[in-house]
Amino acid sequence: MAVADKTAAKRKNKPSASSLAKRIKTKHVTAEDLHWKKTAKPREADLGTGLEGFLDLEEVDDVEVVYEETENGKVARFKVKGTNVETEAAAEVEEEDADGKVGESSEVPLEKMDVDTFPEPITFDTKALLPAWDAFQLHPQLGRALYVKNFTNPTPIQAQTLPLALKGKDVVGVAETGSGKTLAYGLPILHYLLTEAFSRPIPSSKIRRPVRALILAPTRELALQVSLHLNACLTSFEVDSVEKSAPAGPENITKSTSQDPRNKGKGKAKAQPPQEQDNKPKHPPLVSVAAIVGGMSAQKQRRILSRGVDVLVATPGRLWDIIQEDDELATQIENLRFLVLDEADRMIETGHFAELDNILRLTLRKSDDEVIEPENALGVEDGEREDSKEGVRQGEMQTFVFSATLSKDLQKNLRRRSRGRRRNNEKPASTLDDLLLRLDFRDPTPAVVDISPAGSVVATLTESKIECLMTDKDAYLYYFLLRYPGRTLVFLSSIDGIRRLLPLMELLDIHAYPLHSQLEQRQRLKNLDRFKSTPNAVLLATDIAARGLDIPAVDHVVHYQAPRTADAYVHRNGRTARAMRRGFSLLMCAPDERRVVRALMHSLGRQEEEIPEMPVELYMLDKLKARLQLAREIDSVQHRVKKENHERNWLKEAAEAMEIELDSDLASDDDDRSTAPSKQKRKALQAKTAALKAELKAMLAQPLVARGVSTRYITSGVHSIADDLLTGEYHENMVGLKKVQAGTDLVPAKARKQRAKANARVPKEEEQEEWGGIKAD
Ligand SMILES: Nc1ncnc2c1ncn2[C@@H]1O[C@H](COP(=O)(O)OP(=O)(O)OP(=O)(O)O)[C@@H](O)[C@H]1O
Repeated sequence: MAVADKTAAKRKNKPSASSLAKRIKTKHVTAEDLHWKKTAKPREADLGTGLEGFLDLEEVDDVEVVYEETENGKVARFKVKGTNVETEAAAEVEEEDADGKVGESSEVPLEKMDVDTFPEPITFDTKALLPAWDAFQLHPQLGRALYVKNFTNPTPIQAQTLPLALKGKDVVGVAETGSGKTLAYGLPILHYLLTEAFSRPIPSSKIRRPVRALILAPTRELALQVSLHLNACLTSFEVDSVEKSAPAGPENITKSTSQDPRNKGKGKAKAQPPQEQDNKPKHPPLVSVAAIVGGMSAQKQRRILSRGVDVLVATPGRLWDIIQEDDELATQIENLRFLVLDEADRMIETGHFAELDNILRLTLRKSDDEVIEPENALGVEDGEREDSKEGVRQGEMQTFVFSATLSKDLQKNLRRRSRGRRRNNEKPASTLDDLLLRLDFRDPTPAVVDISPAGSVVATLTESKIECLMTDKDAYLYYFLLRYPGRTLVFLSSIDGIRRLLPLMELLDIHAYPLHSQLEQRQRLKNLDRFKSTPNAVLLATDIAARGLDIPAVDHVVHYQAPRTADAYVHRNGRTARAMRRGFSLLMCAPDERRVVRALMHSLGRQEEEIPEMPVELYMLDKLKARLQLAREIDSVQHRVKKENHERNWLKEAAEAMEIELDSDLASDDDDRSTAPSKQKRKALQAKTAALKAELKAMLAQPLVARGVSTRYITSGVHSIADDLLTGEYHENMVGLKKVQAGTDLVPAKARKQRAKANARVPKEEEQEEWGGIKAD
């Protein structure tokens, strides 16, 4: 629960009077000791029920909440039906924080339990069902998860890094966006932890298990996504829900999970949510993954950590805040088994470098005795050393660094450096260089796997551009959104830009949602969810959405403003064309952005001219400009009304606070005589807004018809609509233009130039002929 009042915990089985009578022992436990488990957010959660924007929701079974007045204030007692004895849990209702969450109690924890119970093994026939994964010998649970997800083959980065990581090497992985890097580092970690967990007794929920793997990600959304992604690999495996020791085969796997895409619509038995499958004693998950990010309540964080997290996914800022107050966590970070930097190059840009650096310091080896000097470490040329030969020593920390963009120079430096501690005379070439040199790779020769494509262009991505004036960008964007409907992610370089564009989009009936750092975390997640679930929506985002976000089926990426760096261009584009899907990107380039675009293309080893132009029907564009003009006017009037109201309210509040009387014309809405001028003004503005809105509504209702197209006689005109209707290419938004996917009608830059040249030549020749003709006469 994120965390709605714990006292609102769902109660399923109220203990009966007879069962209470059977109670043989009473234990006092904290709310933290209850077996909270994740539950789906109700559909109505987004409909003003007060649950909007919750990160997640948890419930607890078999608990009755009873309030009692005591001399220390109001106390909630949680009556719990335990596994072997019935217990009564009591937790004081501490002061609720601003979000209505209950604070922590300091009751005595339950004793350990089930120390002698080993988890029953899981089986999966990888050889038969997932032959392409068999060579890696992953834990059967992971085989199940991959099978359920239908990931029949490893992606290239997974195929290349898994053998290295599984044999204990440190890995720096560079591969294109959307190529499955999360599992490339996630699978080796989960494999290790699962293998370990299945070879020891089930741990007690009351022991705080140490964090074994730390994954650092630059943004909250990315951290939450990574945590979800890895958790999905463990979903069907929690001791309660997995069909243990069942013979491997599709039937067994599909029964034990509700997420199998192959299940959909194939019968009730296969779609059981795991938590409803049985009532066996509840154990903590054998391997747990959790995210800790900014915007999350401190109480929730503490609860996550106190339960025991094996894989902690975190943003550096929030993690450092917690570490400073939690010595136990600091010690755990010093003894990690895995450290991952996802999107390392981005982390040093976000202003969290200091926190990141502090965290990394904890992961350094403590004494020089622990450092084994590699033979001939310095001066080794690339390729001379075989990466696969070395690795970390048994139990030592393995480090994985992944990104779609790590410069070749940096990779070279990494290969060449001795490792671990920076040498005195060693000067980092960049901040990222600096960061990587601070990492204490235990492996004397970290493996560098770079399979990023030339120019960093993903094969399934179609790029395009529009050269236009800055002032025309709104119109071109509007044109694009109507011309090529779909899920479009628009990147702007400033929050102000998003704030300006959003009301215009709304007035023009476009479903647009904002995403930027000044929104509350719950609003950010809510907007992301809405964008994900609306097929024809627009997300107006700053570069916080540029890295790592895996939003299914983003059809288009639009660079409303040119990105400032080549990396930003690559990562923004990477939000589409993921996992071998098609994608399209449009770069809007104003004259004063040409220089930046040229430079960023150059640093990608490409020419600006390589990017083809997107064709635009100028006749349509003009019509859209008229709509936009009206929308802007409405927005400006609305803005004036808002501003007036705001100023008025502010004055009133300030006067009240200072206990002074305002001038009579500002004082009251009720006094008709004194407030007449401002009231009249407000009324006039409101009337103007209404009239303009009516005008815009009428305009939007008018179909946009291409030049030379007749809507009255659909078989006539330059372009026959009837043909489009017959071929299925009829465009509902722009009648007379063919309905095609973005990118299928691009004008290659060279062809465009040649055409422009030819066009430029033709009139000249005609003029000459004419001239010559006259001469000849
Ligand atoms: N072996 C696989 N087969 C099919 N799909 C996969 C496989 N591995 C991962 N995927 C899917 O590919 C998508 C992209 O994966 P992921 O987010 O890990 O990419 P990434 O390389 O980290 O991208 P970015 O650089 O943008 O962060 C995800 O939806 C993931 O579920």
